[in-house]
Amino acid sequence: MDTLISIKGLNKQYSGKPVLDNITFDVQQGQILGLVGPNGAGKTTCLQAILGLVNCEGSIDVLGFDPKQKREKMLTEVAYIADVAVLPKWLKVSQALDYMQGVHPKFDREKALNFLQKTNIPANAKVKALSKGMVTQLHLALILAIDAKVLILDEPTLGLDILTRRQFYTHLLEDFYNDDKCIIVTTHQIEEIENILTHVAFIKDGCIALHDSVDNLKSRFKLVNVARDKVDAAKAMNPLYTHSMMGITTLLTDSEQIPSDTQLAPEDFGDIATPSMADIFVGVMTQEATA
Ligand SMILES: Nc1ncnc2c1ncn2[C@@H]1O[C@H](COP(=O)(O)OP(=O)(O)OP(=O)(O)O)[C@@H](O)[C@H]1O
Repeated sequence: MDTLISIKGLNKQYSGKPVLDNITFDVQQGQILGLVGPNGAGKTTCLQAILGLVNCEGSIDVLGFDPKQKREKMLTEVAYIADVAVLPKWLKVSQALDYMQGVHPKFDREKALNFLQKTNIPANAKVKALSKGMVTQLHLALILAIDAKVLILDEPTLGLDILTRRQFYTHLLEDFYNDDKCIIVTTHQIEEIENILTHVAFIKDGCIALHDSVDNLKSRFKLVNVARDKVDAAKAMNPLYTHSMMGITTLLTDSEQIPSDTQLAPEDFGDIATPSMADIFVGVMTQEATA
């Protein structure tokens, strides 16, 4: 699989405060990477750097282009959905298609129209008359018609109801995604999209705290339900968090953090379950506080 995005040693400061701190990761063909972090962690700044919209130290390569030097060429193959406010309110749907046809060499109007036919968006409607969900669908129609290799999504479903959010990701998988492409998506709602992600990167205070494939994370981390009399012994496994409810204590363990001299393994303590990405996210984000 080819590497489509390569980021090395990315640093960015605002007013002397580090916002991105030595960010390094690659995204390969076929990957859907969830960039997940709390408010202010640096997600949007990282995406803006990939799009060549902010100056940073370090190197970024997107499809062989440096986004700062070759932004125009890069954007023939890279698409971006920020949030629903980006399309001008006065624009008609048909004018949005005209505009894209005029500026984008790869824009396929038929493809956009075919997608719009599946929605209830009228071609003569103005953006201001569309609901948030409809504007997001219009965005998606424009993106699908470009057939970009790299898609960058910054909280694309913010403010949409759950049905519209699910519909958005279904269309994304069915009408856009294939093994040749990659997607980076930031979200606060990882539990909703974790089943479509192939990889996750957790970002905390501008640093990548964890980056791996979903499959690896599922085998590396375990949720262990521990009986009360074994809780103290189980803490020798250095759990990322310990949560007690109704007499049952649940520990999140990371096989890479279990000390090598620990005699007992998670399976010696009780029932084991595979954590969700949201469980692991909470564990990684709160680890220092509970350590
Ligand atoms: N143009 C700017 N000028 C000054 N500070 C900025 C600017 N843009 C972002 N920041 C700061 O950089 C930090 C990271 O912001 P960023 O928007 O990248 O975070 P985020 O993870 O996307 O947050 P959220 O989830 O709330 O959207 C924040 O502390 C923010 O205040």
